[in-house]
Amino acid sequence: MAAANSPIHLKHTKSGARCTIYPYGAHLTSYQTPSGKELLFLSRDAILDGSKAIRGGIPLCFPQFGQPDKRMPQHGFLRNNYWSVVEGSMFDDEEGAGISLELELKDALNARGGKWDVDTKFNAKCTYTVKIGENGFTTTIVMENLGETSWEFQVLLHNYFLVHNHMALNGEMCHVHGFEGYAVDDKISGTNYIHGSDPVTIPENIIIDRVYSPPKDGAIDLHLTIAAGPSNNLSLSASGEVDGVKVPVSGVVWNPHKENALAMADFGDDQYHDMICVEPGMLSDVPPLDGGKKASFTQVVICL
Ligand SMILES: O=P(O)(O)OC[C@H]1O[C@H](O)[C@H](O)[C@@H](O)[C@@H]1O
Repeated sequence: MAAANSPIHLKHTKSGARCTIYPYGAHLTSYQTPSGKELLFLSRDAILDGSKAIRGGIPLCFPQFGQPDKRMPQHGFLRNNYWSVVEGSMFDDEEGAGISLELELKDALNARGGKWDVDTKFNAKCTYTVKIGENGFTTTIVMENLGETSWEFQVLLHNYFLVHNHMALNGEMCHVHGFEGYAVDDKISGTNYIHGSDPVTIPENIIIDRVYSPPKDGAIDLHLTIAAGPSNNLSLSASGEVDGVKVPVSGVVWNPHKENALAMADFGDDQYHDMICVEPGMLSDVPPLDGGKKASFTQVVICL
């Protein structure tokens, strides 16, 4: 019998692009271009047996990002539960290949807490769709309120991008453009400021852990370009809506640096040189989702 967390491998026949998804967390751990270039970082010490959230790839964060509600685990419960493949959802056509997985709240056995504990009045279903093509991938998460009680939520796609040639701390080779004018909440220094026109780079000596929120009268969707080492340039666009109404998209940039890398058992001690997390999410000014309604959040990652 196949192990419960046997990976699903997809190939887009026409282009040769490939990806790998684990049912535990509906976790995309690899996307490779037709020429074999990997875009996602997966820790060499990642635990893949369904006993812990996978370190790397794209963990899904919902109904909270971080731990604003301390009674609920950090980043919520999606990354700690087994998802089911939606029957008949797998496809492989001219344009791309893909699959959808779903998780209903009643089947989310792990990592619940706070208002979302097992006795909650809330009800929900999440459906996650991954599509791959010649130049990149698209991931979409749809949240559905199956109950009558409205709920508040945050959602975020916690991308770990692979930085080629160990150059994550080299600002010339690894940087993010597109946060000009965004309000920064720097969780490490505890400061708040408006980001200028410089690209975001990982500081040499310290963890970077920052939330970038769009200006109130500015961009709703997020559009970034990411240099992830020599000749590995990506564009990332993300947009979201709640019951048909667009919601502003924030972005988080994180790298654990040496100290935090050493503290994480499932992260290689030196691998902070090999990754940058650039994570789009609906984090603030998200209206509650009413019974019977849907919210959705999509990102498109393209290899430039
Ligand atoms: O260790 P995890 O729970 O997976 O979280 C990893 C990281 O996720 C985000 O990027 C947060 O901003 C960080 O504060 C956190 O350390």
